[in-house]
Amino acid sequence: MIEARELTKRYGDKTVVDRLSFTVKPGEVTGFLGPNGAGKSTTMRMVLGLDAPTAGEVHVNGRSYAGHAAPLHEIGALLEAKSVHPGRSAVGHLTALAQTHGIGRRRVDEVIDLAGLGSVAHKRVGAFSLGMGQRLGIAAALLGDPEVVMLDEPVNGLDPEGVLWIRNLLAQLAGEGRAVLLSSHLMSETAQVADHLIIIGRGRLLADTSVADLVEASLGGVRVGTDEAARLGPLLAGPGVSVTSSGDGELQVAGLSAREIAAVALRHGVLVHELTPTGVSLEEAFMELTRDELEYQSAPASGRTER
Ligand SMILES: Nc1ncnc2c1ncn2[C@@H]1O[C@H](COP(=O)(O)OP(=O)(O)OP(=O)(O)O)[C@@H](O)[C@H]1O
Repeated sequence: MIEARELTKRYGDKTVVDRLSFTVKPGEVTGFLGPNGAGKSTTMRMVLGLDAPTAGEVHVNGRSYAGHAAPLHEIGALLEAKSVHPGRSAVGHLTALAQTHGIGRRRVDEVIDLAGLGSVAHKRVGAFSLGMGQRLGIAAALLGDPEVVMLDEPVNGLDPEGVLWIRNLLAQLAGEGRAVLLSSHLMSETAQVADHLIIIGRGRLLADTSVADLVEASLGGVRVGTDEAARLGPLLAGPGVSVTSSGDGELQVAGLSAREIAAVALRHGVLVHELTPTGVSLEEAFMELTRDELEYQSAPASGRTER
């Protein structure tokens, strides 16, 4: 289990992680989502004691990372930056790591098999492809048979077979009762494997929700086609209703049924030529959540009316 309480990191006057509280529970895959620069890697580095929090705290299995005598048995992590000696073989690298914790050679062979690295176990790590490097990183993370597994963007650069392998592995690890935290900036990919989502933007918690709840919340909405979008939009807007102008002569309305929209349009004499119930994709739900929290924002592609 990972428990963050009011976790905060400031660099100079910039707050990169802002009073973040969350729990990563055993038996679940928790997706850690946020746009680039949201503070995911910084948070994960604080979990591992690689960065000190400016305020707040984060515990792994009840105590800080540094408070564990044999941390590899508590949490296995794959962070983006790799620190593997290129001249070493996969076996050599894992054996050296195993020795720091008195882990035997048998476990090294087990994780090599688990990661599908059997055929390249004695090859120089420097000659590994990106996918093989990721597999080696995951083998290293699992070496201590940890209760918590934390992976930063593990599918980055992997081919479809590698992505599927990681998905199955994560589900298996959670099925064994481990707490799994997986960071990504891709909602659709994460939703396929995660049970729970922690979404952050500019270091702040935006959502802490099950995938099922988010799917339910993102259902619904009506696409409205009209030549008088600019007039109809404000007429529809109200408490609990959001109206987005998604293009020329088109509105996306959430919080009103097609029938209610038709009634408003009729009352005000606005001609409507399309009323299509739609569901937003999880990707859209994610973009909606993080829209105001992007560190690098591009110019909006469409206008928006909301009240
Ligand atoms: N050592 C540092 N000194 C100053 N600023 C830093 C430092 N490390 C990270 N930052 C800043 O903190 C912010 C969050 O970075 P972080 O890498 O944690 O985000 P992220 O969510 O992992 O993003 P990405 O998906 O791009 O990896 C960024 O604005 C980054 O520039």
